[in-house]
Amino acid sequence: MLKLDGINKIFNEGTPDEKIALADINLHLKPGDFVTIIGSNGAGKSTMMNMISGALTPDFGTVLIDGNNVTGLPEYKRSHYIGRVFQDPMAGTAPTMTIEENLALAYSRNKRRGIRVGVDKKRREFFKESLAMLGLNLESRLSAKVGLLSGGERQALSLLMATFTKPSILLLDEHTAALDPSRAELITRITKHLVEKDHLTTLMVTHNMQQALDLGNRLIMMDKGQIILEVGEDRKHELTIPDLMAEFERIRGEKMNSDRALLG
Ligand SMILES: Nc1ncnc2c1ncn2[C@@H]1O[C@H](COP(=O)(O)OP(=O)(O)OP(=O)(O)O)[C@@H](O)[C@H]1O
Repeated sequence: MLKLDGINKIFNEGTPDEKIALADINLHLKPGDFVTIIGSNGAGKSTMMNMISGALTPDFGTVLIDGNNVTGLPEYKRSHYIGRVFQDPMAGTAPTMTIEENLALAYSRNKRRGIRVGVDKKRREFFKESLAMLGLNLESRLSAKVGLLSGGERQALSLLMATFTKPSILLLDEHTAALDPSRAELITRITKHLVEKDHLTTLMVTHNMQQALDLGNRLIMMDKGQIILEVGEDRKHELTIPDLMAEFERIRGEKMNSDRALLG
């Protein structure tokens, strides 16, 4: 489903600002895997997500999605494989367009056809049914401008737009981090529901260690551009936050340095 093979990325190579962002990343996801990713600041989590989405190209290594080598494909040419939700609720939707227009745009983009914003009756019913699943009554506000929605509502809409065409890979990049706790919990619940409903293969970056333990069937920990710990289904649900901290200390020989992780 997703295979990262020997991925390396160095920024500003050969300059005083050189930064090894990813150092030989190997990761293989089976269909339906839901992997949570934790790691200290600057560990390479977002860079890895950007390699998968095509926003960045690796210096070495290959990215395979559904068995296709997409390493050299730009972002727009692999967008039909990928659904992505960012931390910023404003990032995934167009504020001056209506809810229906946003959904129509996401629908046609991911269907590999040209962008068509027109909506027939059948499509509208599908949008309404999909929106109703969110439990936010957005299905009765199809013609409302998205800019009028709250951050949580927009993030729920982004999540729906990223998932309703069943992408091969769903990338969630700290998508609950900018929300207040009750909204974050709502978005977490909706995420779980949408991912389970369609068995979506998912990668989720989070600084909230409890969330990383609670969600998904696998967990990886990154540090300094490497995957330093992988936890599978068998162990994941018995682990605690202190266990994860202790694992980091055992592997790295120093305490984990991430205030956000500790607070989370
Ligand atoms: N475009 C870039 N140019 C130069 N350096 C970069 C660039 N993007 C990322 N980096 C550096 O690469 C390293 C990995 O960054 P990345 O954003 O992937 O980390 P992260 O794990 O997502 O961190 P955080 O949790 O703080 O968001 C960092 O040291 C960062 O400063």
